[in-house]
Amino acid sequence: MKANILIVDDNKSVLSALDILLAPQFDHVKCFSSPNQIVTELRQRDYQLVLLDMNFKTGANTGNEGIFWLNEIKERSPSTSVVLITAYGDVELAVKALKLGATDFILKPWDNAKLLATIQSAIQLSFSRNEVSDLKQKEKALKQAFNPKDKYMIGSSPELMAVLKMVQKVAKTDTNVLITGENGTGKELVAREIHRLSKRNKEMLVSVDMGAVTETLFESELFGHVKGAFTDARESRPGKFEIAHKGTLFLDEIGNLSFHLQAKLLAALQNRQVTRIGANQPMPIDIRLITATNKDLERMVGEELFREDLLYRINTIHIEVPPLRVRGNDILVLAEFFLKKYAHKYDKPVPKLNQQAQEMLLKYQWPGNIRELEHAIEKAIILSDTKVLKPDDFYLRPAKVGKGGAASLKIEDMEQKLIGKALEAHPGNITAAAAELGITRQTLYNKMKKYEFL
Ligand SMILES: Nc1ncnc2c1ncn2[C@@H]1O[C@H](COP(=O)(O)OP(=O)(O)OP(=O)(O)O)[C@@H](O)[C@H]1O
Repeated sequence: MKANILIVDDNKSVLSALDILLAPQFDHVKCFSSPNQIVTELRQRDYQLVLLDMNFKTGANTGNEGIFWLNEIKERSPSTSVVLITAYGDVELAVKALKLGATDFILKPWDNAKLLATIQSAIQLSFSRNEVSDLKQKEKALKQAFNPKDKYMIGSSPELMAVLKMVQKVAKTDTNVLITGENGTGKELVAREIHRLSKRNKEMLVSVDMGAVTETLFESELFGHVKGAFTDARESRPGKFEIAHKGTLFLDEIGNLSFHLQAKLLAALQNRQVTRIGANQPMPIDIRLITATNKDLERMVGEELFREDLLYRINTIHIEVPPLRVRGNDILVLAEFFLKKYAHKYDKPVPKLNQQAQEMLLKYQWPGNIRELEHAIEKAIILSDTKVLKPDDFYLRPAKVGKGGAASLKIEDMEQKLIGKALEAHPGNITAAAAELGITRQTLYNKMKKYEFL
């Protein structure tokens, strides 16, 4: 049977009798005559069962030491079953131990067939506990996946319709999809829509923000770990790949992944299997991969910042989500939607937009796209108490209103846009923004005055 058993008893003849009986039948049987080694051993391996003596000191029969070690085991490894060995058959002690989490009790001298049956069911119980713990992890991820962000895409512009048509086509297939577009354009929503319309929709879409995964946590987060693989790994945990098995894995901000980690990701995608840290068995993984980025990955490949082989693996289908400023009337449709949403949230009547406010929203460049529009509307609802919203009720940076209307290509407009982006990327840090733009602080100040950022 595939199981790891730890036997702890200070009576050497008991140890060797149990070893002779169990070693041929189970994967790994380890014997210790002192309980002091239990903690170290539990850190190193996943044990399904500990057979534990109740009385370690000669002559002691209170069972207190056994109870102490039972607690230690349960605290460190909740899924491990503990079966206690005692020569005294003390019922009260047995009840106490069972209440504290022992799975069963055996009396010395034992009957081999009965002992084996007890051991097998204790091991089964441990496996089920582990399954439950894995399911709980899945459930947690599921709850996160079904957050309020899970809603349909609003808008009717030809630009958005083209995206949705593409979404419908690729959703039926299992191909990898790369979604690009500026921040806040709805890339994650597109990913969710593909999953929702796919045959994998009974399973989960598991989303990972690659920009937020640290170098050290990358492997554990994506591939999982077994107990004891590193300090703090008190329980075995599945990685996002495993949780997404049979469903969709959405890797957001893929362009932020370091070159070194890109190789690890590529290996998992190529082999279609992952190995939890500390485990020796790889697990086959069946996922549809969707990635997203606001970066130009082709350019990054040219600059040797992104692996070409990884790009070819992830971009079988490429969907570009257009910025809000080119989606025309969608701006007003979305504005209406957010007006209703936030009026409801803040318990206010739904206001209307007057003509000038509508024109202003249509002309604005929306560098933060739909996310920025949503925040602008929420702020207007919170701060105003009128039934009709005017331009003054919105707190948009005037410098960002495109003089030439949407998608202007005038050099001045582009410069103004770049400055806006740099300031947004480095809030409150003019030096960093100037460095990113490749100009001096003073030049940046002058330009900020010119474009009314100050
Ligand atoms: N068409 C749409 N209809 C309704 N809400 C939308 C639409 N597109 C985007 N949103 C909303 O705008 C916000 C930003 O969308 P999302 O997170 O999908 O953008 P993103 O492109 O993935 O952003 P980032 O690049 O910053 O991760 C979300 O709150 C989302 O629900």
